[in-house]
Amino acid sequence: MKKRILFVVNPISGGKKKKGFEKRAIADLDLALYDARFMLTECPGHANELAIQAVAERVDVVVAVGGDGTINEIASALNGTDTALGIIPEGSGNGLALYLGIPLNERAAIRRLNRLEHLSIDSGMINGVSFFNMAGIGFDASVSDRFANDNIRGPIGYLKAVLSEISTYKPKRYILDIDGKIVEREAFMISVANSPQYGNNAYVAPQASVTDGLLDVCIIHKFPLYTIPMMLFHLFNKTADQSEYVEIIPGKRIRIERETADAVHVDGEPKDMGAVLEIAVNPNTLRIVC
Ligand SMILES: Nc1ncnc2c1ncn2[C@@H]1O[C@H](COP(=O)(O)OP(=O)(O)OP(=O)(O)O)[C@@H](O)[C@H]1O
Repeated sequence: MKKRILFVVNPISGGKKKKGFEKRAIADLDLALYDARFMLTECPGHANELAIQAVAERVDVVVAVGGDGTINEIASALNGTDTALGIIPEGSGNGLALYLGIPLNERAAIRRLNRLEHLSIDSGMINGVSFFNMAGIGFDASVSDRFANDNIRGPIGYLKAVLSEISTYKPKRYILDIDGKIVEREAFMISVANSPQYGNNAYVAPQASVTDGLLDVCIIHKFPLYTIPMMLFHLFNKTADQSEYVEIIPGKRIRIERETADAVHVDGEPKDMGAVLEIAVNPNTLRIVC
């Protein structure tokens, strides 16, 4: 029996046009294995609706053709079901795909679906919203908020958002309860990592794993601006855990109290959430073809 596969294509992710994607996918997909359908997303939230419908129709694989935001919308619908996620990385950061070793080359990523190999990964939940790569507060949430409201996507747009935010951003106070351990910190940002990387091979939590049943809470302390080159060196050399400004505490249940309600980023997409954040890991919930 052929497997039913649905490609959900985000036409704006990564600033890349996806014109002709269907034709290219058909050329490389093993059509003896798969019965393929293609849908374009029309607005934010649409990928989630299409994936919910695909689960109801017992589709075998739903492929996110986009970045971590598109993956999040689809994976949130597939989480805890038998329908597996596929990924064709066409985003700006592609954090989860890069970590899983899914090729950035479109043809290679499509051909990889033909191997039919599966991995079961953990998911995170923050105030009732699922995440699969990373959630964060503080500086990176402000950056994703700015990035979402900007018209330049891709790595250039992201760099522009970082540079505009970094000169004005002030660290904030947080009270964290990580599996019962209470820590109070002033932090520049806090990332709660399922996978080790944020995207673009920036490793904020080098020891994190999507199959360890844990989330890594990465507290980035206030750092002098002259240390930015060193911080970037650590980030791109998988040594962030060796920086004196980075503290990483793994945990299963995490509560974070902030000074006020503020933005949170969930797999890079900004959401408004209250001052208190309740976070938990759900082990082995999402099947991925990779
Ligand atoms: N047709 C559309 N028009 C406008 N926005 C859309 C459309 N379809 C999906 N979106 C939204 O596009 C946003 C960005 O998608 P995605 O995160 O996949 O790309 P990215 O931000 O460029 O990549 P990454 O998350 O890897 O950095 C998501 O919030 C999604 O809801």
